[in-house]
Amino acid sequence: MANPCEILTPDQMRRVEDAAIAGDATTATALMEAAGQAAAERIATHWPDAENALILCGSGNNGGDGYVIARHLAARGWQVRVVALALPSGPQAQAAARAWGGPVVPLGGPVLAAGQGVDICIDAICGIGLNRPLAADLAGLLRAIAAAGVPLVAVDILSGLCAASGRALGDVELPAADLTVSFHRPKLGHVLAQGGQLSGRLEICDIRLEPYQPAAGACVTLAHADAGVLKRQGHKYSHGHLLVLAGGPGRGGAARLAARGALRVGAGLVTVGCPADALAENAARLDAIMLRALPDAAALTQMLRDRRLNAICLGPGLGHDLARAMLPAALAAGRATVLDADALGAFSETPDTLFAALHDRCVLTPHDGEFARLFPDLARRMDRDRPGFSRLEAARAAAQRAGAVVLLKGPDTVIAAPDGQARIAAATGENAAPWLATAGSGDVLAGIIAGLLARGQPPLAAAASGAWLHAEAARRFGPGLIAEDLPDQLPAVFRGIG
Ligand SMILES: NC(=O)C1=CN([C@@H]2O[C@H](COP(=O)(O)OP(=O)(O)OC[C@H]3O[C@@H](n4cnc5c(N)ncnc54)[C@H](O)[C@@H]3O)[C@@H](O)[C@H]2O)[C@@H](O)CC1
Ligand SMILES: [K+]
Repeated sequence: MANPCEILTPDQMRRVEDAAIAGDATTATALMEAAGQAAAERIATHWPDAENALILCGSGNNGGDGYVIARHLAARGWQVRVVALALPSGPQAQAAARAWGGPVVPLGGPVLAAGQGVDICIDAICGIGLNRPLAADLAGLLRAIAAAGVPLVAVDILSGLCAASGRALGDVELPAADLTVSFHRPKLGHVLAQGGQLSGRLEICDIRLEPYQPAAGACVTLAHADAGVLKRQGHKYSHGHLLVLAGGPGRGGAARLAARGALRVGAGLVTVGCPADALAENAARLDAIMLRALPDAAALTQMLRDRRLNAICLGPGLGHDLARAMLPAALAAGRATVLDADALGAFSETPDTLFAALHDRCVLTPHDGEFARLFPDLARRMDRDRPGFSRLEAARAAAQRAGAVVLLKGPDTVIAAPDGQARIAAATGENAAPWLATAGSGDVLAGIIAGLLARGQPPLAAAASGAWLHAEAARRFGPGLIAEDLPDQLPAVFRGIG
């Protein structure tokens, strides 16, 4: 999938379509024909030896796409069995059903038996118009077909999966599609929550719609690393100087991991600042990274008089007491700052104190637990209003409240800025890294983002590139990964984005 790539909500997709039709650029019938034809081509390309398809058509335009696919596959010589779950309701779907002209059978007992003789099952039950949970018998049918080893192709999006949130509507268990063929742009439901895994391979077909220009505050794209920006060479001072605050004796591992991540993304200089009694321990384990004793907030304020010190990483291994003591001085200096781990945990009881101190060059990197303690109402809404209030919406609301970029970690890491711009670093497809859930991995991520801030990247870009680089490093390393491996994998990642 091309990067950067806009990811649309179902409403935005409808607006694109409406604008194209209103502007006489196309017609609803032409769009459905283009969608169905493109889907049939993809299916035939992926399964060149298949010749027998079962197509499940719903009552809306997703079902209409199904009839168009039926016609194109039949024209290629395939045996096509179309099952109509309900009569087509709209004019385009009705026209597509008429143009198909072949037999249509209603859903019933024989369908399962019919499913046994088919090479491919095509799910055109419903797409972005899903408005109720998929019925249990239909979900069961899809599961049975997938369990029988018949490849499942979802048209636009797997039926039952909410295109806005990537969660299944209701309490139904959906099987994963092998292939999802969608149109114009990916939708949020393909990458958020379960969407990545349930969509299988995602292919986006061009159906000749005009490029969509979302308002700045509505724009969501996939996180990616801007290779041009990252590769620019220069003197080490022109690449910034990052201060990573570390905790007392025995707690420095997290800060050292962060510092190493920062150095590997090209921060010019990295200094670890720690209490005096932790100096010896850190000195024994650091080479390219400088070390300074920072006994208290006054010493920190003094150190930050050096304007070349342009970014701060605050939290990994710091301890709650030290985080509370150092945070005001760190933030008062107005430097680009990553707040992670203890810098978030220390304010679970008093999030407003934290929010009051933040400024617009801050990036917060909570995992779900830290997020729920800082933004309990948003976490409850995510649970209660599922699937309407997605992780993306929660991160956006949090960023607005905090006045800072919020990166909510998870298999679908979402990153939002206070103005509503957002990025998704989905753990699917080309950049999947399920083994990132290893101790210390978050510390490296905080350091990578802080290093990119030191290099002068704006907060949203630093968080998005950092999340991508981190996941890509893990993907390249593969199973067996521990956090220490992540920074050392970064040079190979940079070579790869040449
Ligand atoms: N937006 C676009 O630009 C295009 C849309 N197309 C297709 O049109 C679809 C959207 O069409 P519609 O707005 O008609 O909506 P859908 O066809 O996605 O879904 C709505 C229909 O499905 C039924 N339905 C809703 N939930 C259901 C459930 N749980 N179980 C069974 N039936 C259910 C509804 O009663 C309604 O008839 C897209 O997903 C895509 O496949 C394409 O034809 C081409 C272009
Ligand atoms: K579908």
